[in-house]
Order: sequence, then structure tokens, then C-alpha cells
Amino acid sequence: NLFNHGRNKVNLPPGSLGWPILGESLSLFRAGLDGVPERFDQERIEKHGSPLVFKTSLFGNRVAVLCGPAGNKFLFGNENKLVAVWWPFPLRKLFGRCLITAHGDEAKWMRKMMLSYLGPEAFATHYADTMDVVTRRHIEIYWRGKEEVNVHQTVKLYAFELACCLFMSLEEPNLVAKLGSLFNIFLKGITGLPIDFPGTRFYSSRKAASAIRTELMMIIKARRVELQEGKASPSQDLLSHLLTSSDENGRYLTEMEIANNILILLFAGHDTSTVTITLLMKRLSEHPDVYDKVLKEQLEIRKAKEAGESLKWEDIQKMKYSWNVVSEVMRLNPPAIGAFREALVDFEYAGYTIPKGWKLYWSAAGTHKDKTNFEDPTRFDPSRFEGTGPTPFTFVPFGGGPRMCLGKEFSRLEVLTFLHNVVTNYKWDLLIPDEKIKYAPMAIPEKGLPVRLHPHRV
Ligand code: HEM
Repeated sequence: NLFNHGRNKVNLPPGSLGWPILGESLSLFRAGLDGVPERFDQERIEKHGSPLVFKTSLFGNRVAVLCGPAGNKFLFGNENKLVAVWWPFPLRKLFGRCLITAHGDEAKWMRKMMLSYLGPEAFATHYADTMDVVTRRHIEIYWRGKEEVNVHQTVKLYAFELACCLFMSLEEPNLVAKLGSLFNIFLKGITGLPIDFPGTRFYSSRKAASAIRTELMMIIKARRVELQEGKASPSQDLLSHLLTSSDENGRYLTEMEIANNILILLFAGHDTSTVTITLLMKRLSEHPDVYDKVLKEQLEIRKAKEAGESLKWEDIQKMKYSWNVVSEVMRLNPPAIGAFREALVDFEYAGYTIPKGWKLYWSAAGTHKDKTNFEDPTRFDPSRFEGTGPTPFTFVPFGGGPRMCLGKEFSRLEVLTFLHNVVTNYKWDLLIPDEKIKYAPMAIPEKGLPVRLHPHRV
């Protein structure tokens, strides 16, 4: 143990460990609530004079924050060697055995299995149509004929319905609504303190997670029977795929592991996509010139299709300008502000020692708002993504390396399909101009972005 060597004093990174137990967690929360999570990094880099790394303490853990592209590259490149993915306790406890708590070969296997359903090929062959159909249905039910819409609330519903449909072929409105309301209770306990007795958020969240698991287990068991009887197909959706795929030793996921993995996908894909679409609509309304260019690109795609024909994989590939706009939205407000790793061994970084067991943090918010990576970093400017785009490891909304976001492609398709359908139908005004964005821990406009809709005249 490094700390027992009186003679070899360990050279820890500069920084403060703050208060006992709480550490500097409150500063991080406060920076988020003020809408500037990057302030946490910026203040410490300035104070301690190291642009590369500083130490802090968060949620009872000693943490080294590795800053900027060099830190991102180091952490993404050393997964399973010097570091391994790590999530704070409430998450690990609530999700049980699944991808985010698995490491090494097991994590690789689970990722591969899920990716074969979330990657571009699956989209192209299995569900491009379905995604567009579900999106149009959502617009018909929740947007058509309305003068005003609360974007965040409505899109939340959309993301959940879409995931239920594509992951489990679940469309029965009452069951989706029941799962949705349980899921919202579940989400509230994920980032709070893990205090577990009746009345606390964590307790309600744990109860909601177990009620969702019970529902999922019923769906999984029913599907297993349908598959055995030939009434469902192995490639029908993610659920069938997980039930019928094994590793090279013939190991299948248990039903509980399948339920936990579906829960993690619902969680990881829910607020992230919702936030991206909500802030995209905010920026498009604030920048009419950008809106016009996006509309032009989307109308060209629409015009090349028959009336009512669904979007195809090739159409999504043509949405280049639109994707630059989405990227700039995620640069300014990364839906996930960063993520953690754990040190597997003692190692050196930038001349400092990081002891085994310490946690490490990479910060998308800090990297994206640093003027050494992006000129005039608070200005909204999609042209940054033209040509070769940002330099490697400076734009990291999805992380990188072996634990990069598994839903990167899925969310690209989801956001662009939604964007296509919303801009070709509407222009909109913000009912609260300059609505403040706060992070708790994900970015949301304070009142959920109420907008007034103006349907295009046809
Ligand atoms: C705009 C949308 C999204 C953003 C910005 C985003 C961002 C991220 C980030 C930053 C991570 C952590 C990577 C790390 O630890 O280094 C992550 C992990 C993950 N994401 Fe996403 N995500 C998005 C959408 C989705 C969607 C739609 C899904 C599922 C369909 C998904 C599934 C996952 C999973 C399963 C992980 C854990 C991967 C692992 O530990 O191996 N994400 N995401």
C-alpha cells in the first residue's frame, strides 16, 4: 500500500479533498445547477496550476480528474489495463448484474451481443422503417393540432415509447404507460444519496426498479415460450436476440441478466436522447439561419421520396449538415457531462502517482468548453464540424475506447429521424426566451422548453 511507505512519499496530484465524506461534491452540484458544470474543472485547474490533472473527493471517493484531450485519450486507451469503468454506488446497486457492472471478457461479450442489435446494420436491415413509423405516430398524437408543447416532457415520452417498441416490441399503451411512470420514479433515485428506508428517493427508486424487473421478467418469459412455439422470430427485436444468443462456450444470459441489461439500455438511452432533442429544438429556434439550412437539407431528402414513404438508412447518411448541428448542440451541452473509471493498479500520470482504488473522472463538459480545444467555446457554430472537424479526443459526448457509448449509432438515428419529422412539419417559437439550462445531472431547460408551434403551410 502506497500510504504505508513513510520513506517514499507519494506525489499525489495537486488539489483539495474538501470536507469529510462530502468532499467537493457540493461544488460540482452547484456548478451543474448554475448551468456551467465545466466551472468545477476550470476553477480547480486555475487554482492548482495544473492543466492536466487535479485531485478531489466526490461522493465519498478520492478522485483524480484527468483534464482535456490528453486525459481522455489516456483513460479511453487504458481500459482493462490501468483502469476499468466505474459507476457511483446508487447506480451499481440499482442495476445489479449487467453490462455496466461487468468487466473484461464478460463486458466485451455483452457489448457485442447488444451492439449487433444497436449498430447501423441492424438499423438498416431491421428497424429503419419502425423508427420512422413510431416517430410519425408520436407527432400525430402529441404535436398535431396543438398550439403549444412542452418539448422535454413530450420527447421523454417519445424516447421511452420508441425504446419499448424497438427493444421489446412493446406497444400496448397501458403497459408502456405503467412502465413509463415506474421508470420516472426509478430515475429520481439514481443520482441522489443511497439512503435506504421508506420515504427516501433511493428507497422508492429501488422499489420501482424491482417492479419494472417483475414486468420485464413476465415479458421475457412470455417471449421465450413464443420463440419455442415459433410464434416469435429470433431477429424480431433486442429481446429475442438476447434470448437466443450465446457466447462461444454456449453460455446464455439468465433472464435476470436480460432484464437488467434492458433496464440499463432504457436508462442510458432515455434522458440522453431526450436532452439532445430538447436542446436541439432550443438552438434551432434561437438560430433561424441554422434552422433554414436544416430544413433545406431535410426537404431535399423528403422530395426524393414517395408520399408517405419511410426514411431509410441511406436518407440518414445524407443528413450531414443536420448532424453537424446536433454535434454542436452536444458540444455546448454534453448530455452526459463525464464518466468515471477506477484505478486497477498504482500508476503514474503527468508525473503524479494515482493510487490503486482511486477513481478517475474524464469531463466532456470541461473539454468541450476549453478555448485551447474550441475557439470562442461558448459560441454556437455548427461549422466547427465541417471538413475534418475537431481534433481527436476534444469532442467526446459519447466517451471513447472499449467502453464508448453503446447507443451512439442508435441515438444518431433517433435524433435525426425526430429532427426530420419535426422540421418538415413545424417552425416554433420559444415561450420563454433565454430559458436557463441547468444540469441535475443532465442538462434540462428549467421549465422543460415550452414552445409555440407553427405548422408549415402545404
Ligand atoms: C445523445 C445520446 C447519448 C449520449 C450523449 C450518450 C453518452 C454516453 C456516455 C458519455 C457514456 C459513458 C462512456 C464512458 O464511460 O466512457 C455512455 C455509455 C453508455 N451508453 Fe450512451 N449516450 C447516449 C445515448 C445512448 C442510447 C440511445 C443508448 C442505448 C440504446 C445508450 C447506451 C449506453 C450504454 C449501454 C452505455 C454503457 C457502455 C459500457 O459501459 O460498456 N446510450 N453513453
